[in-house]
Amino acid sequence: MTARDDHMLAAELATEAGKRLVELRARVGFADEKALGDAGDRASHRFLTDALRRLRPGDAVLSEEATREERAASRRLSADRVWIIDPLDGTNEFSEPGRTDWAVHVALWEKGELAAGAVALPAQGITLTTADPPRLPDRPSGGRIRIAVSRSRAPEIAVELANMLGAELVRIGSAGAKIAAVLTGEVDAYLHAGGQYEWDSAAPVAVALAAGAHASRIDGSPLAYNRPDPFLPDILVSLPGVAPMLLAGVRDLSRPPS
Ligand SMILES: Nc1ncnc2c1ncn2[C@@H]1O[C@H](COP(=O)(O)O)[C@@H](OP(=O)(O)O)[C@H]1O
Ligand SMILES: [Mg+2]
Repeated sequence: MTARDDHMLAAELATEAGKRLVELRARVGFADEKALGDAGDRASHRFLTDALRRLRPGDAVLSEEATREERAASRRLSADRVWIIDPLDGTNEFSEPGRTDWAVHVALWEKGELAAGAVALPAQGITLTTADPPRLPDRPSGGRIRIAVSRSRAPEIAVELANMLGAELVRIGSAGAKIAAVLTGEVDAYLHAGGQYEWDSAAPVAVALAAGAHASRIDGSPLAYNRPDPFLPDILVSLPGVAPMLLAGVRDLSRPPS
């Protein structure tokens, strides 16, 4: 098994899971949005975990859709290789007709680092992958900074930062779709705070780092994966040129009033 195989496998699994989700969405329809989202989460989790069990039987898996007991399982905590997957990121957007901001995340964590990853955006027909990291766009200097935030829970710190920097907030669903929007140049940054889990960011962060983008906690410290508690509440991903300004802004806003 070569490293190259892991990059390709992540991309192939994310793309195939995404195709199946597109078919399921067309077949089930939007009459009951909750039922559609649940069916998508379940079917994609089943497909990805079955495939990984077959193709990488020695590796552990951490999935959003696993049970609490499975997620806490000590097997992944003593394993050298753990696949961290979000079978359907942006379940709410998947369940809304016409929306394309939902994703499938497949990442491989190996001995403390993200080693491979892929983010499929099935309704946009693209898969971003560490097998062939995207070329980052050149950011024109001086333009207004665009920061992607959650559609439903834009964090207060992002609103304050945008006010401070005169930046524009762009509401997009799914962490994977927002990080993809950074890598394709639709926005300059993605900022989230207030709650999230490792599976929401592992795969898109693997691709972002491979492409040369900035990815960290919002205090600038590194993002760490496969910890006993997979809660990873805040994140900043950006084009490298704007990261120092955004981190300095967050630092200023987080300082207790003197
Ligand atoms: N405060 C919070 N607590 C837990 N998860 C959160 C969260 N805010 C966002 N997320 C998760 O992050 C992903 C992107 O959210 P958003 O589109 O609002 O930015 C979603 O993943 P899922 O769709 O996989 O559940 C969502 O559940
Ligand atoms: Mg998610």
